[in-house]
Amino acid sequence: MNDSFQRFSSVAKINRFLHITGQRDNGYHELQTVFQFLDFGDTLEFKVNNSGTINLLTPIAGVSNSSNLIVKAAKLLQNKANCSFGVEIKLQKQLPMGGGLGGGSSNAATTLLALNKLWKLNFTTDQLAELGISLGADVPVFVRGFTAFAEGIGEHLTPIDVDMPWFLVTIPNCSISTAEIFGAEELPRNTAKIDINNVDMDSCHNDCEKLVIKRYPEVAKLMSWLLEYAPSRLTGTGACIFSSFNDKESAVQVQSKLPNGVKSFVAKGLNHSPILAELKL
Ligand SMILES: C[C@@](CO)(OP(=O)(O)O)[C@H](O)COP(=O)(O)OP(=O)(O)OC[C@H]1O[C@@H](n2ccc(N)nc2=O)[C@H](O)[C@@H]1O
Ligand SMILES: Nc1ncnc2c1ncn2[C@@H]1O[C@H](COP(=O)(O)OP(=O)(O)O)[C@@H](O)[C@H]1O
Repeated sequence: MNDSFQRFSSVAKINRFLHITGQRDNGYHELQTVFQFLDFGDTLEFKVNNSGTINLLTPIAGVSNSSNLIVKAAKLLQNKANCSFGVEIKLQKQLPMGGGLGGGSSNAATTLLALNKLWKLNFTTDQLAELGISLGADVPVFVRGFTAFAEGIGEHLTPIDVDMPWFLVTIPNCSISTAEIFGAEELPRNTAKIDINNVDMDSCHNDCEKLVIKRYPEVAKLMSWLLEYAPSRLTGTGACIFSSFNDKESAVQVQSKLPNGVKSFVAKGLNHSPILAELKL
């Protein structure tokens, strides 16, 4: 057993667009979206133990360890495999919570993938993705690690290669609940389905954007500022906005002009999550 901590990345995703094409009887929404990874995110470190305890050494303020998706993912895997190993976990959080960057889902997926390797469980990617969906709709895409066109409630994933712009991601000073946005009566729910072979990012949109802009003045203000400089769109159900640039320098330049107090980062869009390579090491 390796008795030092081993480090794995847990990157962000953006939804390059998010179309809501219907709603199921159980209230869940039918979506079409492209998930793209960014080369920016959290880091998780794992040290396996023999005692069977699962211990997150770096709690997140406002999230109890028992409801932290990292701990939930580790326990789920341990139970499923009837595994006697435990683990000490450290998290370095960089991603805002409730920002539409999928930080919680990404942390859960990294935990499943890393512990599958470190506990030598040999679950297949399909099995881990299946386990992951019980933790959150976005966990499977992070488990699979490829940029994907998603349909259904986000679980039918087809790999797709998309352009890899540089993004300025801005973080409005508010957290938006996914359930709140999906629960809103005025949310559009009937965008026509598009064909995966004919995806034009520019003519796509985010169906949550108008509603979020209406309800959250912080997002409205920032969006209109950013649109003066670059094409900009909401990710997921918000609150973060990504603005696209051809090169890093242009993104950094606009970042340097942001109104005082607006948090942000610059990152490149990827077609594969870095964790795929890390798992092979
Ligand atoms: C729509 C996306 C796009 O990435 O939004 P973001 O959360 O990233 O902003 C996600 O798929 C969200 O996934 P996730 O945040 O894991 O959602 P969950 O916890 O599974 O669901 C939160 C709540 O949102 C609603 N929900 C979620 C997904 C979906 N396709 N239809 C829904 O109606 C349900 O009411 C559910 O109780
Ligand atoms: N490890 C975790 N990282 C982030 N959020 C977590 C984690 N565990 C549980 N959560 C909960 O999940 C919620 C959604 O977080 P996150 O996935 O980062 O947002 P989003 O889906 O909007 O990108 C948070 O508000 C938090 O209460």
